[in-house]
Amino acid sequence: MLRSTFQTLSKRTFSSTSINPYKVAVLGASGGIGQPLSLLLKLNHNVTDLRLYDLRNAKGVATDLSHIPTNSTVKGFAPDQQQPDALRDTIKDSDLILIPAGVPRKPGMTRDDLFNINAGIVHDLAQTIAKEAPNSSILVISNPVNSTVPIVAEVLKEHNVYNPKKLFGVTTLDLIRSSRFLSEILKTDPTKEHVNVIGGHSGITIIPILSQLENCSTLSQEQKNELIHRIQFGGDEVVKAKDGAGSATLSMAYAGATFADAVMRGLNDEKNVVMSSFVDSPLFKNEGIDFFASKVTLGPNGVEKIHEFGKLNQHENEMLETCKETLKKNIEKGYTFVKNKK
Ligand SMILES: NC(=O)C1=CN([C@@H]2O[C@H](COP(=O)(O)OP(=O)(O)OC[C@H]3O[C@@H](n4cnc5c(N)ncnc54)[C@H](O)[C@@H]3O)[C@@H](O)[C@H]2O)C=CC1
Ligand SMILES: O=C([O-])CC(=O)C(=O)O
Repeated sequence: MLRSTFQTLSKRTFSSTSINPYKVAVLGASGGIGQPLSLLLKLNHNVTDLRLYDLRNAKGVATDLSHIPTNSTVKGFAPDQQQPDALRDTIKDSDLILIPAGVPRKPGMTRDDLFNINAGIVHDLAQTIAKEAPNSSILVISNPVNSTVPIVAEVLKEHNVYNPKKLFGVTTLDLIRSSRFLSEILKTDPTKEHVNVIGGHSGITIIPILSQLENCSTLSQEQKNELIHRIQFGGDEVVKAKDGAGSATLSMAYAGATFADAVMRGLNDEKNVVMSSFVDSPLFKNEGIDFFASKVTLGPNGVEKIHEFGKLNQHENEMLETCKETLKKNIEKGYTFVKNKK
C-alpha cells in the first residue's frame, strides 16, 4: 500500500502532463511544514491550482513556487487590507484543503499542550471552510490531531455540512516512520516494509501492530518493545534534536503530500487506494470513541471503506485499551471546546 504510494509519488513528481485537475489549498503554507508541503504539491501533476494561505509571507512563498515549470498555478493569500476575504478566496471551490496551521512543540511539551492555541486556530479555519468550501476533502495536520479533527467535525455539524467521509486526520508520518525504523533493524528496503498502525496520533495512542508481520517474528521481545516505543515517540526524537526550533517538518511534508496524493487518486476513482487515517469510524463508536485511525480505502467520495484492523496479541490488546482511554478524553476535549465557543 505504502510502497505503491511512494512509487507513484516519485514517478509522478516531475511529470508535466496533467491528468486530473485538482484545486488544492494549504492553510499555514509559510510554516515549517507548509513550505515543503506546498513544494511537493507543486510537483504533483494532479494539482493544477495551488492556493497558499498564511498570516505571513504566503504571497512570497507562492511567488517563489510559481516559477517552477509544472502545470499548476500558485497564488498566495494573506488576510490584509488588500485581501479582506483572503481565506474565502483561498478555499473557494477547493477539492482538498490541507491544514498545517498552528504552533509546533518545544522540548518537554506534549501534543496536548498545543491544544490551547491550536484548537482556536483550527476552529476558526473550520468555520470558514463550513461556509465556503463544505464539499472539500479536509486534511488536518495541526496538533493535537486527536482533538483538532473532532473540532473540525463539530464545526461542520453546527453548519449542517458535516461529511464524515471527507474529514481526515493525517497520521501518515507514523506509517513512514514505521517503515523506516523497521527496515533499519531488519536491514531491508524501507519502501517494502508496511506496518499496520492504528489508534490516534500521540504517544501511547499510536499502536503499531508488529504481530501481523511475519518478518518481525525474528525480533526479540526487547527489540520489538524498543521499536514500538520509537514509533510512538518518533515525534519527540525530532523535537529533541531541533532543540526548541520546532518539530518534524520535512518528513511531515513528505507524509502530507503522500496522503494528499492518495486522496486525489481516490477522488479520481483509482482502485485499491488504501491508507491509514484518523477518521470518523464505527470501530469503537459503541464505546464512545467517534474517531479512530485504521486503514481506509479512498474513493471518489472520500472514505469508501474503513478496514477492521485484524488480530492483536495480548500486549497489543493492552496497548489498545490504554489508547482508547486517552483517545476518548482527547476527542471529548475537542467536542467541549466547540460547545463552549457557542
Ligand atoms: N499530524 C502530524 O503528523 C504532524 C503535525 N504537526 C503539527 O503541524 C503544525 C504546524 O507545524 P509547523 O509547520 O512546524 O509550525 P510553524 O510554526 O513552522 O508553521 C505554522 C504556520 O501556521 C501559520 N498560522 C498560524 N495561525 C494561522 C492561522 N490562523 N491561519 C493561517 N495560518 C496560520 C503560521 O503563521 C505559520 O506559518 C503544528 O501544530 C505541529 O504540531 C507537526 C508534525 C507532524
Ligand atoms: O511530535 C510532534 O509534535 C509533531 C508530530 O506530530 C510528529 O512528529 O509526529
